[in-house]
Amino acid sequence: MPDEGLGRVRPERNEIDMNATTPLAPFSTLAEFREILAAAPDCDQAARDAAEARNDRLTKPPRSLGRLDDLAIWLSGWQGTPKPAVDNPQISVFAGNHGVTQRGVSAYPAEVTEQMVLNFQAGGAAINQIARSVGARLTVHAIDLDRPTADFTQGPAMTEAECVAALAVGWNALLAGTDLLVAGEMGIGNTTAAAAIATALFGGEPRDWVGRGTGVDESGMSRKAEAIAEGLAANPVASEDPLEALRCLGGREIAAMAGIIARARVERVPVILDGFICTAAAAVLAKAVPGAIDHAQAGHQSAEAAHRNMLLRLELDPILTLGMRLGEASGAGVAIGVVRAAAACQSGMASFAEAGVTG
Ligand SMILES: Cc1cc2ncn([C@H]3O[C@H](COP(=O)(O)O)[C@@H](O)[C@H]3O)c2cc1C
Ligand SMILES: O=C(O)c1cccnc1
Repeated sequence: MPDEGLGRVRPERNEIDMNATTPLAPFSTLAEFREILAAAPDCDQAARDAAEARNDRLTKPPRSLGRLDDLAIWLSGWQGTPKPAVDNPQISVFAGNHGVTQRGVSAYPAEVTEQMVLNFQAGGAAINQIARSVGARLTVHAIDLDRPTADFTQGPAMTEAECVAALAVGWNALLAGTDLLVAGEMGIGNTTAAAAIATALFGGEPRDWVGRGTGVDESGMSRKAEAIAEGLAANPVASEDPLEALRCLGGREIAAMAGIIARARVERVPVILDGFICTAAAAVLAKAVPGAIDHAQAGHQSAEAAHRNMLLRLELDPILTLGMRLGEASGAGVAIGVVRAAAACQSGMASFAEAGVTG
């Protein structure tokens, strides 16, 4: 990874795709995408069983590493080995623009999305520093930033072709050799899109799912809830089909996160989810296909108010709770260090027999 000597690490230039065109993918409709996801193999149960047996023999009271033991066994199942490793973690950040920003739903203007992509490129964002600190390869994918999605209060945010193209950007972004994947996002207005998806998937009132995002005040919260109510009324199909919720209410970066998380499921690559928007992308998959996010752990619980509720609905237990509310894959990026420690203990510790310790 190039280092500018300023303590900054930027992604390789050719990994910043400022104007992605439709890449090839094995699906050309949402129905085909769902079928491929539904056919994904489960984890390697034999490797998981072997990992549990190995874990019980390591020089510690049984399960005394708590969540680390759980993470190690989970990793083992998806990596297909009782000795898992986090040698080659990948962080991919997807960026998209949202038509719903014209409803005054963010504390920042839409042009910040592209400006932040340039900041990622220059190595100046939080995620650049976090990726470096955990030794992760960072890729950034700006998806049609000059073509915001349609304002979902007026009709579907995306056509099926647009949604499929964004899914394909994510699908094709998984790098060979990645042993742990983190997906994240940049898109001004996307806490409103994610809250709209959550309302469609889980029900309840828009108010239950909106939060302050980049820091809107009470009237901003009301504008978010109103936009979501109008979006649900304008897109009735969104409440009936999870992938339609993604298409009608989501955005390109949310679809791309869903695409790479799905690809990881098919390739049996373990995933750490980031905050509110990333979890909404995962929720679409979980609702579309049972078991679709069995390969994923929640990296953290965001300070975005409704994230806790979304994690509860998905039966996900966050690894960290640090009061973060940034996105960009930042919370999940930090959690890579925890997951790596879990893998190191599972794979590197001596057994009672090896160490001559009385068990
Ligand atoms: C400078 C800046 C950097 C960011 N990095 C992530 N986000 C986060 O904030 C946005 C969502 O919040 P909302 O729905 O309120 O617009 C997303 O881009 C998300 O990634 C940022 C936001 C800003 C302003
Ligand atoms: O939870 C997140 O990831 C989040 C929260 C607020 C703004 N952007 C991202």
